[in-house]
Parts: sequence; structure tokens; C-alpha cells
Amino acid sequence: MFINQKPPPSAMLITSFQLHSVISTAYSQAARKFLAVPSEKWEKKAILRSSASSNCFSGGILKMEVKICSSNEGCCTSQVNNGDLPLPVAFLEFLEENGLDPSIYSLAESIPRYIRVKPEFESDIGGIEFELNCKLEKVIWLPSFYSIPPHIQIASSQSYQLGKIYGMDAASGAAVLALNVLPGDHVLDLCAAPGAKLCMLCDMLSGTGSLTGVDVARHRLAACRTMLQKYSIGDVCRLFVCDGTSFSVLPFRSKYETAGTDPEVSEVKFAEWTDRKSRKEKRRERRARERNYSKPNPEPELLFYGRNSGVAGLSKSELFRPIKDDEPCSSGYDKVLVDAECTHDGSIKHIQKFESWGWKTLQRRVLDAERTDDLFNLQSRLLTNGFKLLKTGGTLVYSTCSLTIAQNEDVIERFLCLNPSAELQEVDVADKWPCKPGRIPKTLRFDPTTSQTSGLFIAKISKLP
Ligand SMILES: C[S@@+](CC[C@H](N)C(=O)[O-])C[C@H]1O[C@@H](n2cnc3c(N)ncnc32)[C@H](O)[C@@H]1O
Repeated sequence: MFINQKPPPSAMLITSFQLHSVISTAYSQAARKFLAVPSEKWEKKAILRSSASSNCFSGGILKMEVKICSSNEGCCTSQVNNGDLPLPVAFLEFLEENGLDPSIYSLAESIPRYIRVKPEFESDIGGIEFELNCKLEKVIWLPSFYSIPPHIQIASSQSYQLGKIYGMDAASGAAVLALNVLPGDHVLDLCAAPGAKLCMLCDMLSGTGSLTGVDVARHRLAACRTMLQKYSIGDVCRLFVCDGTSFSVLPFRSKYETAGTDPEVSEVKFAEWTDRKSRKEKRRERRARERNYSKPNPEPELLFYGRNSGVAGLSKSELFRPIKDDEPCSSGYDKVLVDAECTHDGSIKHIQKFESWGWKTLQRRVLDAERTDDLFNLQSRLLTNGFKLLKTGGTLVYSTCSLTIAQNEDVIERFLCLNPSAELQEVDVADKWPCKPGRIPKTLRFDPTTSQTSGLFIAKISKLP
């Protein structure tokens, strides 16, 4: 935000307070305040212009022109704007309430797009550049990531359709890298859809260990399944539609885990996964889903499983067997990613989408106080359950694409207080990353201006014995 024309010196004196409040307050509030402050000596007029008045609710003001008049020195006009950022007023107010400086979005428009090139195709960068008709700039701090100009579309390219590349923000890549996944690990992605991080996790496992993706939204998880199949990387994957706050299926490690099921009871075993299902089967599945909806704690719905995921050959009761209280500590997941649902305020591109979705939707989904309180509870419960399913000595990464303290540091702080076996860890590779420390030591924040990525918060936690 800046003032591009200075008022005369004497006017400066009287207006400095009001101009300061303009700078630190969202525009509509500032304008109201400016007009409301009484002054005997000065006549104040605010000429408010909204460059997108039809879209911005509550009298959205993206630019404010202030006319300051003095009886003896005449008038001058000052223009205050936000550096031409298309931030709606209500969003600016939300940022202020959350102590966030709007200037972190000042370069958001010029942030490049990022793609991840599957490591085995990195030798063909020239071919991919030729096809996309642009230069791929290597992201020096993040292996296999490249930036491309923001206008380049990749979805229609062969490289994308053949699964050589996929779009993924560099900060999201950093969150996955922070998990330090090793071949053979059993990994849980508790909020997996639409699946960019899931795909990267698959690549890192390269057909070893196992990967379990969970999401509460069936249609979004179906998109993950499509991606895994398109890229042929879902061999060790299982996908469950389930509420991540109550999900309780442990990784399948070995046959001994099925001990305890009654050999006398013969149950149907899962066959190899196939997309081809008879109408009868599809109808049966739909009915089961409908029945499930009305249950308070519905059983997870298995949406996909790869050939080496350990599911084929198990019976339903083996897969969904109840777990004992302390069992996850020894046979839980080695790595858990909780990329929690949030207000997405770190991604200005996401916020701008509300221009077509409607600002009322922004109010409801992002700014509404009740919604943010609910999110805090959801995020805390997802983190708590993710940690419960983590093996002792394992690592959990909590991330959100919100930059508010309430959805990040507050969630972590409360969680650490309630879980003495949880310990925050340094992300060791982060010293080369273009991020800042969060409010709690060892946590990290990517903001658009500093990192040239979308906004993201990352906390890495380990489980002590
Ligand atoms: C930030 S997105 C995850 C992005 C994903 N990790 C990726 O890289 O593509 C958050 C996801 O959490 C899911 N979600 C919301 N509430 C949930 C819950 N209670 N349990 C599991 N998933 C939930 C949403 O459906 C959404 O897909």
C-alpha cells in the first residue's frame, strides 16, 4: 500500500493519523473512520472508488482517493491503494484480524507455476521444454521441481498425459520432503485429495512399503484414484473414503496381523482390484454407501487398492479389524502427512477464484468466525488421530495452506500441550529453503513474497517412546 501524492505539509499534520489508519486497516473500515473523525479546522471528503464494485461485497474498495481541504491552504488529493493487488476488502479485513500483512501477497500475480518432473524423465527436459514451448527453470532448493511461466497450461500436453510431469506448488513439495520418506516406509496421507502430494509420496516409495490415502470427500478421492491409475503409480496404494478424525486402519505389514480371525468362518476375500464391475456389484456398492451415510461412525469405504497394497487376499474383517489401544505405537505408520483442510488463504490464486464463485461463498468458507472455529477443531482432531496412528519413532508433518496463527501455531501449541510424547523436530533440509521461521521455533512458513510459492505452514513432529 502506498500514498502516491503527498498532501501539503500542514495538511500532513492533521491527516497523518488518518492516513496511518488507512495503511493498517482494511479500506472500507479506514474510509469509515476517516470520515467519522470530527475536525473543526479541516473539511474531509473521501472519494471512494471500487475497481470491482460489482464483485466486492460490503462496498469493496480497492483504491481510495482522499481529498483533504484546509480553509486557508486549499485542497489536495491523496490516493491510497494496495499496490494494485486484487484483494477484496473482506479478505483484507480477515488478514488484519489474523495479524497478516497484506504485502506478503504483493508479488502473488507474478508467482510462477511449478511442475514436478518424475525423476526418471528428468533426462528428457529438452523434450518437455519443446512440447510445452517454454523454458523449465530448475528449482535449485527442491529436487525434480521446475518453474514455468504462469500462463503455460500443461493439462493438454503429452508429457502430462503420460504422467511425466504434474503440476504442484514448490511449497507443497517441501511439505512432502519434510517427511523424509524412505523406501519401505508405510505412509499415511490423512487428507489426500486431490492428490498432488500423494503422487509425490508414491514416487518416493517407488513401489516399496505402502501408502494409504484418506479423504472425507468421495468425489475428490476418486480424482486421486484417476491420477494413480493414469500415472501407473498406485501399486502399493490404498484409498479410503473416511473421516480422518476417526480413521483407524493400520498398515498391512505381514500375515501375522491377520492372526485372531476365526479360521472356521469363511469370508469372501478381496480379489485383485479391477475397475470393471458388473451393474449388480455397482448397485450393491451404492446401497452399502447409502446405508453407511446414516451410521454415526461409518466404516471406511475402500475406493482403490493396488496390486501390492496387501489388500488382495484379505477378508473384510481382517482389513477393518478393530485395533487395540496401544497397537499403533508398534505397528502404526512410519510417516503420517496431515495436510489439513483450511481456509486456503495462503494461495491468492485460490482466493481470486471466489471472484467467479461469489464473494458470499468467500465469506462463508473462509472469513466466517464460526467456520474458522470449526476448522481449528477439525485440524486439531485430524492431527490427534494422525499422531495416534503413527508408530513410535515415526514422523508426522502437519501442513496447511493457510497463513493464520489460529490454524497453524495455535493448533500445534495446543496439541503439544496435550501430547507429551510429541516433539517438534527441525526440518533439516530447510536451511536451503526460501521460507521463514513460524512463531514457534522449528516450524516453517512459506509466504508468496519471500518464497515465490503459494503460502504454506509446515510443522514436523516425532513420536517419542
Ligand atoms: C488441503 S486439501 C489436501 C490437499 C492434498 N493433500 C493434496 O496435496 O492434493 C484438504 C483435504 O482435506 C479433506 N478433508 C476435509 N475434512 C476432512 C476429514 N474430516 N477427514 C479427511 N479429510 C478431510 C478435504 O476433502 C480436502 O480434500
